[in-house]
Amino acid sequence: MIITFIGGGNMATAMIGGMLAQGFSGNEIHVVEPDAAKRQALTQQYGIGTSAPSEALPASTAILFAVKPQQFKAVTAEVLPQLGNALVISIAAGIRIDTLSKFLAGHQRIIRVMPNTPALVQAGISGVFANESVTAEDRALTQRILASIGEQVWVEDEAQIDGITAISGSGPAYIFYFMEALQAAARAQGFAPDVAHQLAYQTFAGAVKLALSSEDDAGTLQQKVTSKGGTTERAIKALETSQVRSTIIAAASAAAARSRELGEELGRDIEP
Ligand SMILES: NC(=O)C1=CN([C@@H]2O[C@H](COP(=O)(O)OP(=O)(O)OC[C@H]3O[C@@H](n4cnc5c(N)ncnc54)[C@H](O)[C@@H]3O)[C@@H](O)[C@H]2O)C=CC1
Ligand SMILES: O=C(O)[C@@H]1CCC=N1
Repeated sequence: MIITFIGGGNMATAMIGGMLAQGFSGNEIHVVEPDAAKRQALTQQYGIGTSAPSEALPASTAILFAVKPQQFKAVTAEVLPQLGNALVISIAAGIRIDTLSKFLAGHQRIIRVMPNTPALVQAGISGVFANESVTAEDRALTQRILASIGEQVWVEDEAQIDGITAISGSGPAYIFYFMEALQAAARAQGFAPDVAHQLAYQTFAGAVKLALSSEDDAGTLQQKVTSKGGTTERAIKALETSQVRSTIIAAASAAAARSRELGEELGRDIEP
């Protein structure tokens, strides 16, 4: 069995790192990537086969598209002559299965996945939608790939992938944004960069570990930190005054809207 990644960028690398750590072998994974430096890094770090887009693909059980949505039209045209009846898995934001199928001359065996970068440390979560043309084996292979990089949520309605993209696909960036801001706050309190980093990161790690192991929900845990008339209360009030909570909800909504918009843009891009 060979799973061929088309595109060896950030998300592909995260998935490959997780897959190799969880039982896939190097000779089951191949990457097509135009950037020679990235090809070399993938081979050196993971011992997997790589090739440039102009070269022949290995006979592949599944072809996993991991290029930017804007690159899809050109990339699918390159891959199409060698696609055969392989299972196609796409991780691209926004691109709907019907659009992908049209780019691939009516190919039907397609599964859409929205992973996230914590896949690299097997702590990812992926949303998955499969159309009716995929086989039980296709689903099982996809489940195995995704199980190797974290958790998975299968949806019955493809439109829900836009919501998953907005929450868990883009979500790590929101968390890193908050971590960076907390670090900046520590710097503003006069701490050296290394101490600011330690304070912010360990606070995140500790809070997440507590939340995952606690029977209390996040709201209750927040209240348990917040003493009446104390320091946290003052900070939460400042967050509420700046409408941070509703801004987070609006930010995710903007991401979902962009996912739908990408779908529309790419859908219009198909030759009549
Ligand atoms: N980065 C993330 O957190 C997530 C990304 N995604 C999706 O994954 C896809 C890839 O995103 P990233 O990895 O972040 O982008 P990236 O830019 O890091 O990777 C894309 C790779 O495709 C390569 N490429 C360009 N032309 C090619 C061709 N003709 N043949 C083969 N490879 C080619 C590029 O050189 C690059 O290495 C996107 O569609 C994105 O929506 C999905 C979930 C999360
Ligand atoms: O920003 C993006 O478009 C991709 C999809 C989800 C995370 N990164």
